[in-house]
Amino acid sequence: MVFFRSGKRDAQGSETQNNGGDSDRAALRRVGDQVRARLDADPAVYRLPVEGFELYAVGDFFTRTECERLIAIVDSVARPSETYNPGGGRTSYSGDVDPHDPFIRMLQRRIDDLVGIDPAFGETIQGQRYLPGQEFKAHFDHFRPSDPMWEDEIAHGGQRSWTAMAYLNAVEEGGSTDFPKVDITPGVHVSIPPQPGALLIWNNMAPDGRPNPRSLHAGCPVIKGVKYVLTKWYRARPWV
Ligand SMILES: O=C(O)CCC(=O)C(=O)O
Ligand SMILES: [Fe+2]
Repeated sequence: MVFFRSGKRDAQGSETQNNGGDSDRAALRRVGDQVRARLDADPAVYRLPVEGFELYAVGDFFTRTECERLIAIVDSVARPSETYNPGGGRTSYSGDVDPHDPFIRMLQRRIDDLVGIDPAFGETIQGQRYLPGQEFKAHFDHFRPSDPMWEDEIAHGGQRSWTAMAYLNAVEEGGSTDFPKVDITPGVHVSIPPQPGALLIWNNMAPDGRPNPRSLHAGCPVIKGVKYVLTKWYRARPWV
């Protein structure tokens, strides 16, 4: 798993280090319930009709102008992901956007507002750019005890709950986001092609607050064109 942060943390928090993240379960269940209720009640939000996984979409969440501006920002922050996570399955370029930029703050507020999660629980938005041949292999956004950073992450905001991900452009060929363990019709898994300005929102936890194995997903290789996305992850507790 790959993760980046801006420098808003220190080395404390050891009292939560050895609980394996189990103490987050109630909070993860609660945030699951809250966000589900909010999104279900929002007529602009579409829930994909799939079993055992909470996956929502909003078309045109960002305007064309916002997408263009965001693409320029991603170009300015993107660095090879492999530098930070050798062999980790992510060959795109990525980086944190400036959380203090007023334009980013405005967009961040809009995402926080849509999902209804306390902004303090949200990580800094991350931008990614995929060139032909680049991909983000099947992975979980949530942490697992086998991750080298598990103890540290659990001490600094805990487990990841929801993911919000926006496409900033259309890709000529390839680059879909696939959920190989979630069928849209029997035997056919969910595969979402990039659609400029569209936002996807999914819960990495099951309704009981435990990691959902069906949240496995991949950014498929771009074949032709360039793919730009933004990702925002939310934690069980304030991200510090
Ligand atoms: O690029 C995609 O389609 C998926 C990105 C992703 O999974 C992530 O940023 O965690
Ligand atoms: Fe992901």
